[in-house]
Amino acid sequence: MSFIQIKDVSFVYPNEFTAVHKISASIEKGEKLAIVGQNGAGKTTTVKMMNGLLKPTKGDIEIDGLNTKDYTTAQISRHVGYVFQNPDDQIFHSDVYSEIAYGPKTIGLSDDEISSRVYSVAELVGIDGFLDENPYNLPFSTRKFVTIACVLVMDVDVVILDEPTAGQDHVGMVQISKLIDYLQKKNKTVITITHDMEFVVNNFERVIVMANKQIIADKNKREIFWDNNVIEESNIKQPYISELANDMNMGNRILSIDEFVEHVFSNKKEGATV
Ligand SMILES: Nc1ncnc2c1ncn2[C@@H]1O[C@H](COP(=O)(O)OP(=O)(O)OP(=O)(O)O)[C@@H](O)[C@H]1O
Repeated sequence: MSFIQIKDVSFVYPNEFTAVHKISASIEKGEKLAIVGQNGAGKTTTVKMMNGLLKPTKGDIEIDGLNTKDYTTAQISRHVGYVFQNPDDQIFHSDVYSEIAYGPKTIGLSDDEISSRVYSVAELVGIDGFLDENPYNLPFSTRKFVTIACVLVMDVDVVILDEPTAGQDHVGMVQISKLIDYLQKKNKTVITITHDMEFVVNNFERVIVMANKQIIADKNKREIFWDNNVIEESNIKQPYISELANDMNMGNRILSIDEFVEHVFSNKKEGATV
């Protein structure tokens, strides 16, 4: 049985709006994947159901055999951590240390254990110099790392990142990529919602595409980004280099600059024009 099982799940908000309709997927321990799709496709609703913030209206989600309907959000979130799209929806303490320490305190860890965990995750995400600061005096991009630290400090099995690259500069992007690699090495499952297709290509193999409340594709990134039907139906963008290769009729399912250059040079050797 897979670590996360999403079984024929639908979700209807209290105002009777259906945000997710009959989706199914299986995700393994230690796997990393990206969820993409246009605004309103149902991505955030789906991941909020994975960490128990929302419970499916129909169908079931099981995390390591636990049906989220049978447990409180607090219980599920000990296994699945969700980093909100907007850090300001998550932060409520007046200093970074207390913000990160809050989760471990609620589960009754000792002060020494809490302190050791807080310093270690703060260093990991590069915010150890800001532990005494008010989070709201820090830039948005740094506040996002504060919220990532709040999830990592709980040592959860599954880390869900909602739009982690939004508002990040190149240094922040590199930091997030390194973090994903680190989590994978620790056999954590990493699920990322993103509109940043270059980030997807550089960090993930498996991609789930959502459109109109449903999962319309769940496969390897190369198959996704070179499937015209999926691109059209979901309104996602191909990575820039793939778009260029497409416009130049290269027909080689290119996803990276390296692949593009290799294709151009190998064709030159053979005497072709591209
Ligand atoms: N609390 C709510 N009550 C009613 N409708 C909601 C609520 N939250 C979200 N929705 C609606 O559900 C649909 C799916 O929203 P969701 O946030 O899951 O989409 P998304 O794919 O994550 O979009 P985005 O990329 O903009 O974050 C949207 O039409 C949204 O307006």
